[in-house]
Amino acid sequence: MGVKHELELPANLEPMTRHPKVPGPGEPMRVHHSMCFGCGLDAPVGLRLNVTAGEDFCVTATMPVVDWMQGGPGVIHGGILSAAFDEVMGNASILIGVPVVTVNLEIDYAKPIPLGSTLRFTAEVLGKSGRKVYVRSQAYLDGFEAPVAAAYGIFVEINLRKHFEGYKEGAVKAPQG
Ligand SMILES: CCCCCCCC(=O)SCCNC(=O)CCNC(=O)[C@H](O)C(C)(C)COP(=O)(O)OP(=O)(O)OC[C@H]1O[C@@H](n2cnc3c(N)ncnc32)[C@H](O)[C@@H]1OP(=O)(O)O
Repeated sequence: MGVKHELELPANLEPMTRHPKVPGPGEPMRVHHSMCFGCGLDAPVGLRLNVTAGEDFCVTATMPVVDWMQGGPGVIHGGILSAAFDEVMGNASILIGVPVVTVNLEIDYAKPIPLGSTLRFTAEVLGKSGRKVYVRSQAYLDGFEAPVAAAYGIFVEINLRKHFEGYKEGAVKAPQG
Protein backbone atom coordinates (compact mmCIF):
# COMPACT_ATOMS: atom_id res chain seq x y z
CA MET A 1 0.00 0.00 0.00
CA GLY A 2 2.93 2.36 0.56
CA VAL A 3 2.29 5.55 2.47
CA LYS A 4 -1.24 6.36 3.53
CA HIS A 5 -3.57 9.22 2.66
CA GLU A 6 -3.21 12.71 4.16
CA LEU A 7 -3.70 13.39 7.85
CA GLU A 8 -7.19 14.73 8.51
CA LEU A 9 -6.73 18.28 9.76
CA PRO A 10 -9.27 20.20 11.86
CA ALA A 11 -11.24 22.94 10.11
CA ASN A 12 -10.20 25.64 12.59
CA LEU A 13 -6.49 25.95 11.73
CA GLU A 14 -4.94 29.26 12.74
CA PRO A 15 -2.55 31.40 10.70
CA MET A 16 1.06 30.63 11.61
CA THR A 17 4.14 32.80 11.50
CA ARG A 18 7.74 31.68 11.40
CA HIS A 19 9.50 32.75 14.59
CA PRO A 20 11.97 35.58 13.84
CA LYS A 21 14.78 34.00 15.90
CA VAL A 22 14.86 30.55 14.31
CA PRO A 23 17.66 29.67 11.86
CA GLY A 24 17.18 30.83 8.29
CA PRO A 25 16.70 28.51 5.30
CA GLY A 26 19.82 26.37 4.79
CA GLU A 27 21.07 26.93 8.34
CA PRO A 28 21.34 24.12 10.92
CA MET A 29 18.63 23.90 13.55
CA ARG A 30 20.03 24.19 17.08
CA VAL A 31 20.60 21.10 19.21
CA HIS A 32 17.91 21.50 21.87
CA HIS A 33 19.66 19.29 24.44
CA SER A 34 23.19 17.83 24.18
CA MET A 35 22.04 14.55 25.77
CA CYS A 36 18.93 14.16 23.56
CA PHE A 37 18.66 10.73 21.91
CA GLY A 38 17.52 12.40 18.69
CA CYS A 39 20.00 15.22 18.21
CA GLY A 40 22.40 15.43 21.17
CA LEU A 41 26.09 15.07 20.47
CA ASP A 42 26.88 13.96 24.05
CA ALA A 43 24.25 11.21 24.19
CA PRO A 44 26.04 7.85 24.62
CA VAL A 45 23.71 6.29 22.06
CA GLY A 46 21.69 8.42 19.72
CA LEU A 47 20.69 9.37 16.22
CA ARG A 48 22.73 12.62 16.21
CA LEU A 49 20.44 13.99 13.58
CA ASN A 50 21.52 17.13 11.80
CA VAL A 51 18.37 19.03 10.95
CA THR A 52 18.45 21.95 8.52
CA ALA A 53 15.90 24.74 8.43
CA GLY A 54 14.03 25.11 5.15
CA GLU A 55 11.62 27.71 3.80
CA ASP A 56 8.41 28.60 5.65
CA PHE A 57 7.59 25.78 8.07
CA CYS A 58 9.84 23.07 6.59
CA VAL A 59 13.01 21.30 7.68
CA THR A 60 15.21 18.60 6.14
CA ALA A 61 17.58 16.06 7.67
CA THR A 62 19.77 13.14 6.66
CA MET A 63 20.52 10.01 8.66
CA PRO A 64 23.08 7.33 7.82
CA VAL A 65 21.53 3.94 8.62
CA VAL A 66 24.30 2.34 10.67
CA ASP A 67 24.72 -1.18 12.03
CA TRP A 68 23.39 -0.61 15.58
CA MET A 69 20.05 0.52 14.07
CA GLN A 70 19.37 -2.99 12.79
CA GLY A 71 15.97 -4.59 13.40
CA GLY A 72 15.32 -7.41 10.93
CA PRO A 73 18.48 -8.80 9.30
CA GLY A 74 20.11 -6.08 7.23
CA VAL A 75 17.38 -3.48 7.71
CA ILE A 76 16.52 -0.64 10.07
CA HIS A 77 14.42 -1.23 13.20
CA GLY A 78 11.01 0.43 12.88
CA GLY A 79 11.32 2.09 16.27
CA ILE A 80 14.55 3.81 15.25
CA LEU A 81 12.84 5.22 12.19
CA SER A 82 9.93 6.34 14.35
CA ALA A 83 12.34 8.16 16.70
CA ALA A 84 13.96 9.89 13.73
CA PHE A 85 10.57 11.07 12.47
CA ASP A 86 9.72 12.34 15.96
CA GLU A 87 12.91 14.36 16.13
CA VAL A 88 12.62 15.81 12.63
CA MET A 89 8.97 16.77 13.12
CA GLY A 90 9.70 18.24 16.57
CA ASN A 91 12.31 20.44 14.91
CA ALA A 92 9.80 21.59 12.31
CA SER A 93 7.50 22.68 15.15
CA ILE A 94 10.29 24.88 16.52
CA LEU A 95 9.96 27.05 13.42
CA ILE A 96 6.65 28.42 14.68
CA GLY A 97 8.24 29.30 18.00
CA VAL A 98 6.25 27.23 20.46
CA PRO A 99 7.72 24.58 22.77
CA VAL A 100 5.98 21.28 22.13
CA VAL A 101 6.01 17.59 22.97
CA THR A 102 4.69 14.72 20.91
CA VAL A 103 1.26 13.34 21.82
CA ASN A 104 0.52 11.28 18.72
CA LEU A 105 2.74 9.70 16.11
CA GLU A 106 1.63 7.65 13.09
CA ILE A 107 4.13 5.95 10.82
CA ASP A 108 3.76 4.30 7.42
CA TYR A 109 6.59 1.93 6.54
CA ALA A 110 6.56 1.44 2.78
CA LYS A 111 9.91 -0.23 2.01
CA PRO A 112 12.61 -2.06 3.97
CA ILE A 113 15.49 0.34 4.61
CA PRO A 114 18.90 -1.30 4.32
CA LEU A 115 21.82 -0.80 6.68
CA GLY A 116 24.46 1.28 4.93
CA SER A 117 21.93 3.51 3.20
CA THR A 118 21.25 7.17 3.97
CA LEU A 119 17.73 8.37 4.66
CA ARG A 120 16.70 11.87 3.65
CA PHE A 121 13.86 13.44 5.60
CA THR A 122 11.57 16.34 4.89
CA ALA A 123 9.08 17.64 7.45
CA GLU A 124 6.59 20.49 7.47
CA VAL A 125 4.17 21.98 9.93
CA LEU A 126 0.73 21.68 8.35
CA GLY A 127 -1.15 23.80 10.84
CA LYS A 128 -1.87 24.81 14.41
CA SER A 129 -5.14 24.71 16.28
CA GLY A 130 -5.12 25.88 19.88
CA ARG A 131 -2.20 24.07 21.54
CA LYS A 132 -2.03 21.36 18.86
CA VAL A 133 0.52 21.47 16.07
CA TYR A 134 0.08 19.13 13.08
CA VAL A 135 3.20 17.96 11.30
CA ARG A 136 3.97 15.65 8.39
CA SER A 137 7.26 14.05 7.44
CA GLN A 138 8.54 11.86 4.63
CA ALA A 139 11.68 9.76 4.29
CA TYR A 140 13.43 9.12 0.97
CA LEU A 141 16.11 6.75 -0.27
CA ASP A 142 18.19 7.06 -3.41
CA GLY A 143 16.73 4.95 -6.15
CA PHE A 144 13.10 5.44 -5.07
CA GLU A 145 11.01 8.33 -6.30
CA ALA A 146 8.23 7.86 -3.74
CA PRO A 147 8.83 8.12 0.00
CA VAL A 148 9.99 4.88 1.63
CA ALA A 149 8.25 5.90 4.86
CA ALA A 150 6.06 8.73 6.10
CA ALA A 151 4.81 10.06 9.40
CA TYR A 152 2.17 12.33 10.85
CA GLY A 153 2.58 13.83 14.28
CA ILE A 154 0.46 15.84 16.66
CA PHE A 155 2.50 17.95 19.02
CA VAL A 156 1.08 19.92 21.95
CA GLU A 157 2.32 23.25 23.21
CA ILE A 158 3.66 23.10 26.75
CA ASN A 159 5.06 25.37 29.40
CA LEU A 160 8.65 24.08 29.30
CA ARG A 161 9.47 24.88 32.93
CA LYS A 162 6.30 23.32 34.33
CA HIS A 163 6.41 20.29 32.04
CA PHE A 164 9.86 19.17 33.21
CA GLU A 165 9.40 20.20 36.85
CA GLY A 166 10.13 17.19 39.04
CA TYR A 167 12.03 15.34 36.29
CA LYS A 168 15.17 17.43 35.96
CA GLU A 169 16.72 15.97 39.14
CA GLY A 170 16.83 12.60 37.36
CA ALA A 171 18.32 14.02 34.16
CA VAL A 172 21.47 12.40 32.81
CA LYS A 173 24.22 14.99 32.59
CA ALA A 174 26.69 15.39 29.75
CA PRO A 175 30.18 14.07 30.60
CA GLN A 176 32.56 16.83 31.73
CA GLY A 177 35.74 17.72 29.82
C1 LIG B 1 11.75 20.02 20.18
C2 LIG B 1 12.80 19.33 19.43
C3 LIG B 1 12.53 17.94 18.98
C4 LIG B 1 11.96 17.04 20.03
C5 LIG B 1 11.50 15.74 19.41
C6 LIG B 1 11.08 14.74 20.44
C7 LIG B 1 9.70 15.11 21.01
C8 LIG B 1 9.29 14.07 21.99
O1 LIG B 1 9.51 12.90 21.80
S1 LIG B 1 8.48 14.61 23.40
C9 LIG B 1 8.40 13.12 24.40
C10 LIG B 1 7.20 12.31 24.18
N1 LIG B 1 6.00 13.01 24.60
C11 LIG B 1 5.65 13.16 25.90
O2 LIG B 1 6.33 12.74 26.81
C12 LIG B 1 4.35 13.87 26.15
C13 LIG B 1 3.58 13.18 27.29
N2 LIG B 1 2.25 13.80 27.41
C14 LIG B 1 2.02 14.82 28.25
O3 LIG B 1 2.89 15.23 29.01
C15 LIG B 1 0.64 15.45 28.24
O4 LIG B 1 -0.24 14.64 27.49
C16 LIG B 1 0.64 16.89 27.60
C17 LIG B 1 1.34 17.86 28.55
C18 LIG B 1 1.33 16.90 26.25
C19 LIG B 1 -0.79 17.35 27.36
O5 LIG B 1 -1.47 17.28 28.57
P1 LIG B 1 -2.42 18.50 29.03
O6 LIG B 1 -1.60 19.75 29.17
O7 LIG B 1 -3.16 18.03 30.21
O8 LIG B 1 -3.35 18.75 27.79
P2 LIG B 1 -4.59 17.90 27.21
O9 LIG B 1 -5.80 18.73 27.44
O10 LIG B 1 -4.58 16.49 27.66
O11 LIG B 1 -4.21 17.90 25.66
C20 LIG B 1 -4.07 19.11 24.94
C21 LIG B 1 -4.73 18.92 23.60
O12 LIG B 1 -4.05 17.84 22.93
C22 LIG B 1 -4.98 16.81 22.56
N3 LIG B 1 -4.33 15.51 22.72
C23 LIG B 1 -3.74 15.01 23.83
N4 LIG B 1 -3.29 13.76 23.59
C24 LIG B 1 -3.60 13.49 22.31
C25 LIG B 1 -3.40 12.36 21.48
N5 LIG B 1 -2.78 11.27 21.91
N6 LIG B 1 -3.84 12.43 20.20
C26 LIG B 1 -4.47 13.53 19.73
N7 LIG B 1 -4.69 14.64 20.48
C27 LIG B 1 -4.26 14.60 21.76
C28 LIG B 1 -6.13 16.98 23.55
O13 LIG B 1 -7.34 16.45 23.01
C29 LIG B 1 -6.19 18.49 23.70
O14 LIG B 1 -6.87 19.04 22.58
P3 LIG B 1 -7.85 20.32 22.78
O15 LIG B 1 -6.95 21.43 23.24
O16 LIG B 1 -8.42 20.53 21.42
O17 LIG B 1 -8.85 19.90 23.81
